[in-house]
Amino acid sequence: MSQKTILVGVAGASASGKSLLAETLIKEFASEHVCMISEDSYYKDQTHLTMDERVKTNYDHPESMDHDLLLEHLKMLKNGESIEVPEYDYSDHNRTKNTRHVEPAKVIIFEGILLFVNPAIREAFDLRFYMDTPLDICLTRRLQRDIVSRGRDMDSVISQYMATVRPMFMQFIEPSRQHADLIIPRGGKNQIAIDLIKTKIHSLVN
Ligand SMILES: Nc1ncnc2c1ncn2[C@@H]1O[C@H](COP(=O)(O)OP(=O)(O)O)[C@@H](O)[C@H]1O
Ligand SMILES: O=c1ccn([C@@H]2O[C@H](COP(=O)(O)O)[C@@H](O)[C@H]2O)c(=O)[nH]1
Repeated sequence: MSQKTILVGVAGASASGKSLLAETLIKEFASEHVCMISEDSYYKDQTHLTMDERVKTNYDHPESMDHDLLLEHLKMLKNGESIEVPEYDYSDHNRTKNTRHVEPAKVIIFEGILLFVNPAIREAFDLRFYMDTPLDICLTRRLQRDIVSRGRDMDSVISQYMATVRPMFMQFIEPSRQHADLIIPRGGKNQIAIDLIKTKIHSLVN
């Protein structure tokens, strides 16, 4: 593909609405080539650990991510090369054996909690957005989502939140907002923000 791929990064707290914003943008660009990749796909392989050990991993610390592979993939997409994105299973706390083939589309939206922490990764994005959603709303949404879709119970979500999710948000994620081009309040249903982002992406693509 000769056309340049526009790489968009959406960061913010867990359950702040990053995926919803990305999915909404994809729908709005219906006829064009836009796709989404989650940073969660780049959690390190944990096959060598037992399930009891995997449960104890700090999934909100940058060390839990294979950011080297993510950076390599960002560079490959920019060079017009396709990538094989690992598939992640939250219930198993591990990568599966499958990958997703992703072609260098016109626009690729990456969403993830730690995307703006590593300087080389954040600089690879043409546009950077940060979801500014209050933490109590994020926790409520995360409780519902993790129990319904990620094989978790209330006690495990709350104890993980207190032990790692909130402290790592304070240490790494919240400070990374300073690197965003645009801070988005009211989550993934903020239609004015969505319209502004669409206009900017259109101007970069054309
Ligand atoms: N503005 C919103 N209003 C209502 N529910 C929302 C809103 N934004 C996100 N959600 C819901 O909250 C949950 C977490 O949102 P999601 O986009 O998956 O967060 P993230 O990708 O940041 O972890 C999902 O179930 C989603 O549908
Ligand atoms: O095995 C895992 C992997 C990740 N998590 C949690 O997921 C969130 C990040 O995903 P979002 O979609 O942005 O919420 C992160 O806060 C991890 O704590 C997990 O619990 N288990």
